[in-house]
Amino acid sequence: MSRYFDRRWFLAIMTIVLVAAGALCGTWISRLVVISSDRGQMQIFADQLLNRAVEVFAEADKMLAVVNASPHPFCSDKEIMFLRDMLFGTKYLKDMGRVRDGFFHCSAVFGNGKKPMPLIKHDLETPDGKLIYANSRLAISKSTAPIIGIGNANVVLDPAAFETLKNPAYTFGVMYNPQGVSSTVGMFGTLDIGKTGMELPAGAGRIGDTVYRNVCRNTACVTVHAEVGRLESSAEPITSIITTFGAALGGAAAVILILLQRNNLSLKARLQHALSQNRLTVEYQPIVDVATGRPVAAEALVRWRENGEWIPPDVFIPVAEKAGLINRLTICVIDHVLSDMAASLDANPDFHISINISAADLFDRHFGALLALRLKEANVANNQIALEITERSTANAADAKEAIERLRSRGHKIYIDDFGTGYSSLAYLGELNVDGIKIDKSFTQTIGTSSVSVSIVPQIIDMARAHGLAIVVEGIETTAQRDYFAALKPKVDGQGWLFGRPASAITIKKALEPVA
Ligand SMILES: Nc1nc2c(ncn2[C@@H]2O[C@H](COP(=O)(O)O[C@H]3[C@@H](O)[C@H](n4cnc5c(=O)[nH]c(N)nc54)O[C@@H]3COP(=O)(O)O)[C@@H](O)[C@H]2O)c(=O)[nH]1
Repeated sequence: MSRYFDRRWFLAIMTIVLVAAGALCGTWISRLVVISSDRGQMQIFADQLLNRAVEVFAEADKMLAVVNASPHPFCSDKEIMFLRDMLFGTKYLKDMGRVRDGFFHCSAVFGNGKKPMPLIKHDLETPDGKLIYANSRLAISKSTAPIIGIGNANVVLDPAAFETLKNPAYTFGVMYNPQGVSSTVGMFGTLDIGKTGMELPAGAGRIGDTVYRNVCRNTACVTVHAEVGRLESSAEPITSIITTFGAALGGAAAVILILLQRNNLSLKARLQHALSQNRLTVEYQPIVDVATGRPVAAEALVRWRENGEWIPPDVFIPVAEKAGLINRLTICVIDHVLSDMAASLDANPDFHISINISAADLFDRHFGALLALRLKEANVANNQIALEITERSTANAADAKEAIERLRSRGHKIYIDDFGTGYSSLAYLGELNVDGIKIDKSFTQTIGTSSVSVSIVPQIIDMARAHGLAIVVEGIETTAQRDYFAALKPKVDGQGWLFGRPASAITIKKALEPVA
């Protein structure tokens, strides 16, 4: 994908996608935030309604008892006066009346009618004989109101009992819910909940585009609803801010990606430039017979210094591999090695230089011939240049085996570098027919520690020998590590800071000079 990063259309599409994704995430998050923060408000509102409902129904119950216990003759003038007195002291009642044998006879507001009126059908009768009317047309006016009756009394509840609590963000219903009755009677509210039978899933929740909260206490139940769309539009400023923030984050992610990629691209361009100007150099790290300390080889390690800054191979080698520059880089290293070391190699025929090659070199059919040509021109024997490949390069066994064979047939020894950090087994490497392994420094560093993997090192060494593989131990830094490997028979070779850090060709050449 990185090759698309220098195309404008790709950058534009990627930026648009990231900005849109950020905006969508922002909108989604803001909606969740709005709904969950509203839950608290909704709970407060539901509790206010429930407290009021409990008060209203308790007052109705109290006054029904008072009317039924009236000390005056039924519907006498004295009783009407008594009812009016009582009504005046109530908060949520509009009338209190007297009923008998299915007829309404008189009330505080209506007075004493000449002719009793038949009672309409109630919506619910409770086990204790209470008759509940959800919203009855009143005999005394054209308006409607909830009515509760028991014995020879009934009370008309104020339809505006919840008016002062109304909140435009919510719709609600208040229901009468006597004990022992499964059905409720909807008596107040802005919600169309029907007269009876409203089912109340407990607590709070969401059904489709509606969020709700249901609460009950004593004989009262309340349901509060809010439309999600309405909540969202009421929280529009916050939603816009979070959406914009999400889009900005998406945009920032796009910018960061582009900058990172540009940085990589510029590293690629700089490396290309350094290669064309032959500004890469090579250092050599000795590989010694651990038992004697005698140098038997050296590893060539590429170096790149630019504007006073060393850029580590770990950083630019992957860039070179991705950008298709690695073959040029390897040839550049080979040229340095030959110009630095040809004479020393000629003078020390048992000494060799190890060069790191990448998968692209290994599988390049012309690489072996190109290397041979350069070695011939420099008068260096092929067997004095060993090649190090990584386990990763050998993932495709058939191709790797063929490529390794091509190079070995020209006289080069092949080593598996950083052995143990990949997934290949020694049996697999035996099949590949490599000459040796370089045990990764992470294993070496377990020697002399209590780490459990210390036990793996002798196993690796035993198995490598069983497969006829030469062994180089990397990363020997301490005398304890050296002593451990020096004691092994047959001998192993080693490399590490204890024997010498990577240094200029002069240093390694000096080490090869015969001791006077
Ligand atoms: N394809 C190519 N890869 C190359 C080339 N030159 C180097 N490399 C690879 O880059 C990786 C990093 O190399 P470098 O930073 O040079 O590090 C090497 C040594 O400095 C380091 N080392 C050696 N001894 C010790 C030690 O005792 N302790 C310790 N902590 N580090 C030590 O190890 C690196 C050499 O490792 P290896 O190659 O595995 O033997 C590295 O993977 C190089 O392979 C190149 O020209 N081409």
